[in-house]
Amino acid sequence: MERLITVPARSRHGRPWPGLVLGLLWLLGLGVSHAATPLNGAWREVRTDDTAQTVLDEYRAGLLKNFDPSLLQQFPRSSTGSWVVIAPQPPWNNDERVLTIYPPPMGTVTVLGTGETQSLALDDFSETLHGHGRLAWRVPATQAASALILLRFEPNLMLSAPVRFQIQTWSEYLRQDARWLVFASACFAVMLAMVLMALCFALMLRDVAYAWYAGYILCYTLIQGIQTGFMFHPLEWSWLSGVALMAGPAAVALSVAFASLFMMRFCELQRHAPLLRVPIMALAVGMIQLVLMRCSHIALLVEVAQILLNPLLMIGAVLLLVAAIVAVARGSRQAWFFLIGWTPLLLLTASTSAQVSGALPQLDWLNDASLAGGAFEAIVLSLGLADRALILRHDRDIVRVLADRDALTNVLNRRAWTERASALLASGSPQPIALLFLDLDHFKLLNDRQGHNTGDRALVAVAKALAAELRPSDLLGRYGGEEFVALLDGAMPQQAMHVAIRLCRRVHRLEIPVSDEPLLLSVSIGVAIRREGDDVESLVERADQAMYDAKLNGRNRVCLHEETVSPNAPASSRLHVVEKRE
Ligand SMILES: Nc1nc2c(ncn2[C@@H]2O[C@H](COP(=O)(O)OP(=O)(O)OP(=O)(O)O)[C@@H](O)[C@H]2O)c(=O)[nH]1
Repeated sequence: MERLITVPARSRHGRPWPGLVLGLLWLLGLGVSHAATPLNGAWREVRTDDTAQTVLDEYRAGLLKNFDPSLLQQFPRSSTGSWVVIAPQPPWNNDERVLTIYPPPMGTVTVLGTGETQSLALDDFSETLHGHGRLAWRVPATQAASALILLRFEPNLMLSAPVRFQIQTWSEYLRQDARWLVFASACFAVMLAMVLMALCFALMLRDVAYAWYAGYILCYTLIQGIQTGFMFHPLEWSWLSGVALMAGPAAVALSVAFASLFMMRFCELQRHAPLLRVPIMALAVGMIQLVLMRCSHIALLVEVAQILLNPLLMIGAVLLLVAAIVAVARGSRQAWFFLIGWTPLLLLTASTSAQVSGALPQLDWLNDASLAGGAFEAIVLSLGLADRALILRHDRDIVRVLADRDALTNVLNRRAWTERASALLASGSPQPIALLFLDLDHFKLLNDRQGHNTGDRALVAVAKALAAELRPSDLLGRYGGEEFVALLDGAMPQQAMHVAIRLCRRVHRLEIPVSDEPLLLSVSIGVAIRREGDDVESLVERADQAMYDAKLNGRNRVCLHEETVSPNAPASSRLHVVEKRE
C-alpha cells in the first residue's frame, strides 16, 4: 500500500497470514518460479548526457552495478531515473518471448530495444501488450535471444517498489497471466461481496460498525486495485490514470481512518479499553485531515501530508494492534477476530519495508499476499461481524424476556399479558375464551403480620402453583400486587369453573413455612366468558366484578360472572365454595 505514497517502503496495509495465502498462491502457481530464461542485470542512475549506446558500452566494460533480475531489486528514487540492462544468458531460445516486470512499478519504464523505443506503464491504454499485475514487453521477433535489453525507469513522484524481471516464452507468459487474473478477480470479488453485505447490514440493522467496515474494505480494495494495476488492466478504467496519484494515498489514509472507527466499535473499546479510544480517535481524525491536505492543491500542505502519511500509518497500525490485544485481554470476543485479521498486517508491512532496504529479495509473493490478505481479512472480519450480530440478538432476546416477565414471580407482567391477550382476542378464533381473575385473600393482613418478605415468598409460591396447574397454552400473568389473571383459550363456562376451582384448592393447599407454623393462603377467583365485541379491558372488568362477588360471599371461592349464567340456573352453578382447611 505504501507504494502509493512517496516513501521508501512497499508495505501494504494488508495482512500476512502465511498459511492460507501461501496455500492459495501455491495453488495458483503464483509463488512458484517458472521456467524462464536465465538473466543477468546491471543498473545505474541516468545522467543528463547519457545515450543508449554509452550505457551499453559501460555495461560491457563492467562499469554498471550488477544485480540478479530474478530477485527483487529496488532502484532509488531520483530526479533523473535509472538505466537497467537485462542480459539474457544461454541457453538462448528464439521463440516468441515476453519480458515482464513484477510487481508493476507506478511510473513509466522505457524499453530501448534494437527496434523502436516503447513505453510501458500501468496507465497506458494503447493496443500493445500490457500484462496483468505486471508490466510486459513483447520482445520483437527480429531481436536475437542473446541481445541486451536496455530499460530506463523514468523519474516518478511515487516510489518504485523493488521489482524482478523475467523473460518467458509466450505460452508460459499467457498461462501465468491467466492464473493471476483468476486469483486477483477472486480476491476482489470476495472483498466487494463483503463490502456489499456490510452495507446492507449497516442499513438494515442501523449499526454504523458495518458502515465503517465497508468503508475500510472498500478503500483497501481500491488501494490494491491501483497498486496491482487491476483497475487499469483488465478493467481499463482510463479515467483513473489522472487521479491515481491522488486517489491512492487518499485511499490509504481513509482506510486507516475507517479501520480505526470500525475497530473502536467492533472491539467495544469503550468497555474494554476506554483510554485507548482517545489516541485511536485522534488517528482517525488525523488521517482524514491528511486526505484533505492532499486534496488542497496547496504545495506546502501536500508536501506535509506526504511526509506525515507513512509515520502515521505505522503508528496507527501498531496502535490498533495494541488496542486489540488489550481488548482481548479484557474479554472482548470480537477483538480476537480483529487480531486474527490484523496481526499479520504488521508482519507483512515489516517484511515489505525490509525488502526496500534489500532484505528478503526472494519473497516476491508478498505482493500478491497483500491482495489475498485483503480477501482473507474481509472474510475474517465478516465472520466477526456475524458473531457480533449473534451476540446482539442474544442480548436482545434476554432483554425482551426480562421486559415481559414479572421480576418477582417470573410470570408475564401486566403489559406483556395484556399484549398477548389482546392478540388472542383479535385473532378472531370462534372458540370460547375464559378469563380467570384471581385475588389473594387478606394479603394485607399477611404482609402486616408476617412481613413483606413472607408476602413475597407467598406470591412466588402462588405463581408457581398456578403455572403448574394450568396448561402451557393458558396465558398466566400477574395483573397487580396480589392479583393474577389467566386466559383459557377454548374453555366453556363449566370447564373454566373446574379449572378455577382446581386453582383455588391448590392455592389453599399451599404451605408457606413461617416460623414453625405453615401459613395458609386462599384466593378468590372471578370467571368471565368472552362475549362478542369484548376486548381485554371489558373481559377483565367482568371477571373482576365476579371476583368481587366471590370476596363478598366469603372469599376462598370461585364466582362466574352473573351474565354468563341463565336466570333460572341455581345459584350453586355460579358460585363454588372451596372447603376450608383447618
Ligand atoms: N409482599 C408483597 N405484597 C404486595 C405486593 N404487591 C402488593 N402487595 C400487598 O398486597 C396487599 C393487597 O391488599 P388489599 O388490596 O387491601 O387486599 P387484601 O388485604 O388482600 O384484602 P382482600 O383482597 O379484600 O382479601 C397490600 O398490602 C399490598 O401492599 C408484593 O409484590 N409483595
